[in-house]
Amino acid sequence: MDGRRETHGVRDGRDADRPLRYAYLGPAGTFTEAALLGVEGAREAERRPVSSVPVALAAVRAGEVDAAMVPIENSVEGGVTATLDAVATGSELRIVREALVPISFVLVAAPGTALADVRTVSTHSHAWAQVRGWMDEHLPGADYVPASSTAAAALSLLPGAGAEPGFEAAVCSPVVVEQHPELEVLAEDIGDNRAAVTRFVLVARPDAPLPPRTGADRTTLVIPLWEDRAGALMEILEQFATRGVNLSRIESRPTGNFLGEYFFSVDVDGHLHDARVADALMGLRRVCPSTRFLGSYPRADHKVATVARHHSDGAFREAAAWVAALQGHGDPGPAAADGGPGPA
Ligand SMILES: O=C(O)C(=O)C[C@]1(C(=O)O)C=C[C@@H](O)C=C1
Repeated sequence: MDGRRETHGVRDGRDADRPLRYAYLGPAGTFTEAALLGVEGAREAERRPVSSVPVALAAVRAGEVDAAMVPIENSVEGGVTATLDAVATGSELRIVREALVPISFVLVAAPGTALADVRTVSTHSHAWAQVRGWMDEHLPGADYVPASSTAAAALSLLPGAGAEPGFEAAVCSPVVVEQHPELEVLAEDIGDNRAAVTRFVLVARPDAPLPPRTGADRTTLVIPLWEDRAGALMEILEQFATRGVNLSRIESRPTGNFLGEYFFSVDVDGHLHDARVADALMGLRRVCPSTRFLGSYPRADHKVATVARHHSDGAFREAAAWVAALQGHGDPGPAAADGGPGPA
């Protein structure tokens, strides 16, 4: 495949003659790049490494790229707040697919460096959080310098990289060592949790085609708290519980407007074309009109949701037909008093 004409679900076919363009947290060698390279056609596409998640998403919004690969959740550290915040505000975006990348870390340094020489270590903050146990044991007292990514920290240790980096070692993916064998590997497999996995999402503009339902799908939503009052969160959760929609992630994030104002970032099992999910969304729209739909897309682990018979598409269809038949026997009468969007 030559990267042309195939649009891989990130844009419609209108300008299918040019190659797809993807932004990702760079430089080459990050875990984010590994996630992107797993996308069919990405190796032949134009790949733009950028310095942060907000910069990647801004490039999507500005139409400079077709989609951006960004981390959203790590099995050890939890939600990636830079991503959760950047997709929740600003113009709308759509998640069109997800990718899972197993995470393993190496400690690297400039050629000729020994572990005993290391006083300061640099890496991405999420990576640092995943190697703290190893650091406490093997480099107690080492100072930490935050970097924009794991690979950015490692590459600044290469001979000829430029200014003095200000640290002796970096935590990065083994892929960086494959690309730069001149780096000294001081330790391998230093993650505190050997089974760590990061989930990434491919984010496009809102006119990207909705991925078809597969039966093993996920839907991502942003739900601002409509009112600061007792039971508001319960009312939101009820929309899912009463329709048999399972939540696989829920996080509260401050809106940044003022102290105490929060939104919920939520992943649920199922697709917009599942009747139970669509019905829950209608309920949410009523109790929380500024709910944001971020997309329905296939789960990377292909895990099929367990759905009780009374929450199946057929049960919703049958119930809607029953009510319609009952309504068909009478006059609807004058329009009910309408309080507009939001709770009465
Ligand atoms: O710095 C990188 O290599 C990234 O791709 C970012 C990132 C993250 O944001 O969580 C991705 C996966 C790892 O958990 C550590 C860092």
